[in-house]
Amino acid sequence: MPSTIREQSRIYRIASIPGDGIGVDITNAAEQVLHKLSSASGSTFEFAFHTFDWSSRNYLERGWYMPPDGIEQLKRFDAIYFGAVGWPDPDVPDHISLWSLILPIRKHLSQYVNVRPTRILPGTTSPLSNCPPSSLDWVIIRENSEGEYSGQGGISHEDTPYATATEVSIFTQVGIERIMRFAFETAKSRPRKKLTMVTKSNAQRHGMVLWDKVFYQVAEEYPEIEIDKMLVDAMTVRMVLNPKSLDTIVATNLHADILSDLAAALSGSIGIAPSSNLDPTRQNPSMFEPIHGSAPDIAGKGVANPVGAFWSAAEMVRWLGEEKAADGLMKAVENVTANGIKTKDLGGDRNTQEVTDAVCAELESVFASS
Ligand SMILES: NC(=O)c1ccc[n+]([C@@H]2O[C@H](COP(=O)([O-])OP(=O)(O)OC[C@H]3O[C@@H](n4cnc5c(N)ncnc54)[C@H](O)[C@@H]3O)[C@@H](O)[C@H]2O)c1
Ligand SMILES: O=C(O)[C@H](O)[C@@H](O)C(=O)O
Ligand SMILES: [K+]
Ligand SMILES: [Mn+2]
Repeated sequence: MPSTIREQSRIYRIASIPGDGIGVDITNAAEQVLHKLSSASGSTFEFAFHTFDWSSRNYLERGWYMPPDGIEQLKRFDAIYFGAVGWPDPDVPDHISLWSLILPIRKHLSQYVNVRPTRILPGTTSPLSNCPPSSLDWVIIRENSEGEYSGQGGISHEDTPYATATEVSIFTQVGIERIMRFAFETAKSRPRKKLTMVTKSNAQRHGMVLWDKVFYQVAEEYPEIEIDKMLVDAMTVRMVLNPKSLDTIVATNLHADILSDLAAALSGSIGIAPSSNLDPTRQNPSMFEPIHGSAPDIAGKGVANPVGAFWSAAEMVRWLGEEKAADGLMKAVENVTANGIKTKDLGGDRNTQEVTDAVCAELESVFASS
């Protein structure tokens, strides 16, 4: 092919769902950085964002979050970028917002894995004393489709003194096996080849016992992986007192939700932590979002930390197959934190837009020197 013909740019179609509160600010920041990533890295690929105005504010006005064919619409995209959903009670109860938007997407698009890495970024510190960056480098693999989030149960005698409610957890052989396999593969891809499985099979004697059993079954296929098992209560102690002893962690939907907020705090702030909601079969688009929520206490102030949003964007870029670009984006983010350009939650004094501008400027330098 004559060299004068420019290679056509790959176009990634991204469904963007900013949602509520700081979800809107950080999605906007992530889009700016992704456009910049495309141009700074040589324009071999581009992002075409389509924004869906599915939010609590619109729900209050029109009575719905997603239209009836919302999931079908999302299936047409290469990936989904998500901000946050949830608005302070009593306007919209949290279970309505979660179960009208984020949870149906995770479930109907078969995003049964949620990957939540945690590291201490350059220029930031852990609230733990004696915890250098080398002592905290984890990946939490969260089961993302069943368990405590199965949504089964009900309430009877509602609004009487005899109100009775059930919240049924469901654990299936298929569901456990597939998350365990993903966790072992993740552990295998990391230098330490170490997997810690979290459970509560002392008190919960059916589902959690099956969870343990399947873990040991799958472990037989991975003799090279060093394994251990923790009860979730003791796990919180170990995360705080002996972070270095951990590497890859697998836990149920609820346990990993809680442990990943703790992990984020131990690495400096919930504002830096990313997540990837994956359909590993790639039959459906995967969804990328910071682990934090809509943060009503700081919403509208322009001060939200966008780092978790950028890290999630980098994981999306990696999932789309642009490894080098993903590495470049993380390098730019880490150079910016290393230079002390940080929001208040990380001890800095910059706002969301200032950090975003700094990452965009840093992307130019990272790719100019590569
Ligand atoms: N996946 C999601 O969209 C998701 C995740 C968690 C919570 N939620 C929802 O968000 C709402 C608020 O939940 P919450 O208060 O329990 O959790 P949250 O994560 O929104 O906030 C917890 C605390 O962390 C701070 N924080 C969070 N993100 C930050 C950031 N990027 N920069 C600086 N500080 C940050 C907040 O200011 C707040 O003090 C609720 O409606 C909840 O259901 C949604
Ligand atoms: O899944 C949940 O529990 C919520 O959406 C949120 O807390 C999250 O971690 O994604
Ligand atoms: K989120
Ligand atoms: Mn959470």
